[in-house]
Order: sequence, then C-alpha cells, then structure tokens
Amino acid sequence: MPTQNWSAPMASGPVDATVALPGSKSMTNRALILAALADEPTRVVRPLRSRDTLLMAQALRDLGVRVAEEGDDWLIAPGERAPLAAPVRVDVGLAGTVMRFLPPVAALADGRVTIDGDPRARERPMRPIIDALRALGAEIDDGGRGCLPFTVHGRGALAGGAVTIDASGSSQLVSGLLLAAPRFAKGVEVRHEGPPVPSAPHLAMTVQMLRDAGAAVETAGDLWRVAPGALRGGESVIEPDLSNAAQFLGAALVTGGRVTVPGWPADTTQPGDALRGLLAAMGGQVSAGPDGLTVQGSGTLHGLDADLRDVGELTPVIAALAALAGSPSRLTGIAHLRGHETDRLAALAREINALGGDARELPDGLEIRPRPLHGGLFHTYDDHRMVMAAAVLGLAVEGVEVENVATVGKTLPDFTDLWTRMLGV
Ligand SMILES: O=C(O)C1=C[C@@H](OP(=O)(O)O)[C@@H](O)[C@H](O)C1
Ligand SMILES: C=C(OP(=O)(O)O)C(=O)O
Repeated sequence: MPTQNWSAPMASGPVDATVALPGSKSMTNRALILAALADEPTRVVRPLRSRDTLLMAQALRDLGVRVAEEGDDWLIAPGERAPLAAPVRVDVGLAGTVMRFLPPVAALADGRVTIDGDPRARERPMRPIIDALRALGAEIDDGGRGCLPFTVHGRGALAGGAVTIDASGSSQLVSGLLLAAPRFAKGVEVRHEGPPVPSAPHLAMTVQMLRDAGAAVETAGDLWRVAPGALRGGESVIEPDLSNAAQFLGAALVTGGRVTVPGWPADTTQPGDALRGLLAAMGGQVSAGPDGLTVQGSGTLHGLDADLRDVGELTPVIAALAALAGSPSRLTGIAHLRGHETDRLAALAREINALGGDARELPDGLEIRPRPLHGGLFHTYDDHRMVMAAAVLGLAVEGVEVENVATVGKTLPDFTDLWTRMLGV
C-alpha cells in the first residue's frame, strides 16, 4: 500500500486553541463487546470511528451482531441467533483490544472463528490468553505457536472457572477474559502471577464498564472475579479519548501557549487523566473548568522522572516532550512497550537520536537528555503514537518529515486536520 509522508508544521508562535477530541478507543471497544453479549440493544453514544474500532465492529457483525449507524451513535443489537454465528474469519489489524477482547467472545460462537491481523500483530503477546482460554474449556488451534493466527473452535458456550495468568506483557490479557466472562457458565476468576501488570487504569475501566452493564465483579489486588449473569443494554456514553489529548495539550508546553480540551470528565478511569499531573510536572499550568481541561505553557519545559507503567500509552508523546525539554528525563516501568504496535522503546530512541537527540534505552524505559535537534525523516513503524510524537517534535524543529502519516488512523483519523487547525495553518 502506498504511504504518504507529512511535513510536520512548526509553530509560528504560542498556540491558543480549543481541540474537541473524538471518543476513547478503549471505551468504544469495551462498549462494543459488552453490547454484543447483552440481552438487550445498546446505544453507544459518540463512539470513536477509527481503524481499531471499525475492525471490532466488523468482527462483531461477522459474528451476527447488528451494528447500525444512527447519527453520531451506534445501535448494537445482540445476534438474532444465539450463540454467535460461525464460521468466520476475523481481522484484528494491529489492534491490541481486538486481538485480546475478541477470542473469548469467539469461544461462545457456534463453530470456527479464525483470527489473524497485520504482520506485527503476529508478534504481539497472546500466549497467556490462549492458554487461559484453553484452561477455561476452549479449543484453540494455534499450531503450537502461541500467537496469531489461530482458530477458536467455538461450541456455543464456555465453562469458565478459575485460571492463573501472567499478564505482565499486557493488561488486555486480563481485560479480554473479564469482558466476556458474564457469559461463561461459571463466570471467571482470574489470578495474575508474575511481574506487575501494566495499565492499571485500563483494568479499572474494564471493571467499571462491566459493573455499569450489570455484571457482578469483585477485585482484590491481582485477582478478579466475574459472576455469570445477564448483561443489560441501554446507553453507553463514550468519553473523549484523553490519551489522544497528550499531543495537543503538550503543544501548549512546547510553544508556551494554551490548549483546552472540552468535555474532560470530572471522574474517569482513562489513563489520559494522568496528563494533568505529568504536564504540570513538565512545567504546565493545568486547570479544569466548565470549558474543559486547559494547559497553559510557561515557555519552559522541564524534563520528567516518572514511572509510566500505569499509563504506558502516553509514553511516545511524553518522550517527544522530553526530547525538547531543558533538563534530563527518565521514564521507567514500561518494558511492556516493547510488545506494542512496535518496540516503542527502541523506536523512540532510534528516531529521536536520528534527529540529533540523546535518547538511551533502559531495560524498562528511556533516558532522554537535552540536545538541539535537527530535521529529518521520522520513521513511524505503523504506530499511530509515533506520528503524534513526531508532530510534537516538529512544532519546535524545522524539517521533521513524518513517514506514513495515515497510520495515525489507528485511533485518530482526523489527526492532521485537528493539528493544523490547532496551529491555525
Ligand atoms: O485495554 C485497553 O484499552 C488498553 C490497554 C493498554 O494496553 P497494555 O496493557 O498492553 O499496555 C493500552 O496501552 C492500550 O492502548 C489500550
Ligand atoms: C498500545 C496501544 O494500542 P493497542 O490497543 O493496540 O495495544 C496504544 O494505543 O498506544
């Protein structure tokens, strides 16, 4: 497929903008799964429409679920046939949420569900969820590889029960098991054993959205229990994607300007909410009001010493800010980013250094020191957040060319429009 590069625009002065963001990827794909397994129709209000969520919607349609457009919303009606239809082939693209949330649903289908994705998707961690599903009663043919592609031989039902899993590679391995668990005959009890599970807010989001849909969920440390039972439909309102606010709010810091994101929820499980503390630590003035969340830059950008394990998906943009900061940064707790869309630690170090920067990989993070940057081609490795990181660098560095900008459509297809509008160019 031909790919197009994009010249990241420099900021001509302090930005002053309000940027309304589309819905959260993480909430949209959870809402879709829960709606597909509910007993009643669900209206998903203002879902994100991006590659990751359209792939999830298509996978569910293929399984016999009705997903209809109604204005900004999606109306989801559970399959007319229970159990879910099969045989089908599911394309997960490069979406972690689809590759981890869909297989437990596939085990409830009536027949073969073959699951595959982009070449890189075949390298992302899947073995723990394949093994866990087998322990819960599923039959999966993965040719012994422990990764995509594989076929789930659904039998219309799954026993469920207790299982132990090492989810240190991705929180989604646990979320996937929990989201479908109300429909397992015995529900599920998932215990994590191993190095810490990353992305705690995303697990809280899974628990919260399950409870909102009527599921009985108990949690204690590294243990999650979901009782079998019906899920209700109704309305599932999707918040703006706060992780995708990172680059826009970050632009206020880089340019000494001001950016507001409207509709910032007062109370949320999204990891992007941590931007309030992170951007304040980097020198921003952060305020929440009726207009949304506003970050005002002072013109000074401080480095950051932070454990980002809970909020790993913010790393690419934070690393770009760190590369423009006046003092060193140390970002840790993020070894699992090596299994994301690309090995993000390697990719960020390589691309920042290619622009003249000083970034060093740590076993579980990055160390970034101030150094003047110059223009050049920024490779993006099919990673939407590498595009976002490059755009941030381009605000302050002349001649940053961003490879394959369309890859940003994984979560934010309108990115370049929103970016140029924010800059008034
Ligand atoms: O459950 C989710 O919606 C997500 C969980 C996180 O995955 P990891 O725990 O694999 O980092 C996050 O990085 C990803 O973007 C979305
Ligand atoms: C890691 C990410 O995505 P995925 O859901 O594919 O894991 C991300 O969006 O930063």
